[in-house]
Amino acid sequence: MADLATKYGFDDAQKYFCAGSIIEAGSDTTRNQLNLMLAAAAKFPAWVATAQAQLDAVCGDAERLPTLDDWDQLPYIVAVIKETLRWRPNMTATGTPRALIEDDTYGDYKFENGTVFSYNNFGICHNEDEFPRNAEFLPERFLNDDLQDMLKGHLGFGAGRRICPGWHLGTRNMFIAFSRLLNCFDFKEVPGAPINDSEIDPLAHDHPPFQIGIIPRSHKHVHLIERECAEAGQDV
Ligand code: HEM
Repeated sequence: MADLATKYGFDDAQKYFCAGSIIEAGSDTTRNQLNLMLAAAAKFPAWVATAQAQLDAVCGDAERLPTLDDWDQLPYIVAVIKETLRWRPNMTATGTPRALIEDDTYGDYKFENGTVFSYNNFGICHNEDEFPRNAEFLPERFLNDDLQDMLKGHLGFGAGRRICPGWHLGTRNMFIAFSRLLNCFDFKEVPGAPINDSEIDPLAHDHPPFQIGIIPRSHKHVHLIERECAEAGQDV
């Protein structure tokens, strides 16, 4: 990025803006998508058991954590990523707006330069004809020939020329976080505090967006976590 800044003659403010944009665009989005996956795990535990069966087949009974090298062996986790992006598109329910830079027409309609367009992101991703039982979290719906096309079947990374340029990194970040959490923990709603998955605030920074019970799957998983943390040089 430093090379590009030099090439295009950016001043300091422009450099900071670019660096800040990448940090902001790449961190909060992933954090929020992770929250949504956890909410789905607590509310629809059936799919979690399927994910854990596949994780156990690949990583053994708490023998190791999944890594990026396991991507091809964990298609269900890839489907979970896509279903998370479909079920609750975290950026905007009404898509990312675009403005015309010149007058345009569509059929008999005429639009002036500056007209703003957007799309019904939530409505498209919850179209019952395309996504039966659309309100439910069903990763199975993505276990098809397009599974590895991470941009197909949802609009979680936006659309068109300005689609998220960080989608490749974003999906890999989600793969590591999702697969490791699902490998080690079960998730439950807290009695008396049901998760309202229609109103999970993506901008909640000063308080948890919902309450959730996170329970290690077994003593072996606790030992695995402790071992991994020790290896990473951290205290648990
Ligand atoms: C779960 C992860 C992520 C999600 C859900 C996500 C989602 C989005 C969405 C919906 C947009 C708007 C696209 C549009 O206008 O059509 C966007 C833009 C952007 N994203 Fe991401 N993103 C993620 C991760 C990342 C990462 C890891 C990076 C970089 C390290 C990144 C960098 C950007 C940038 C720079 C833009 C602005 C692009 C532009 O306006 O031309 N994103 N992202």
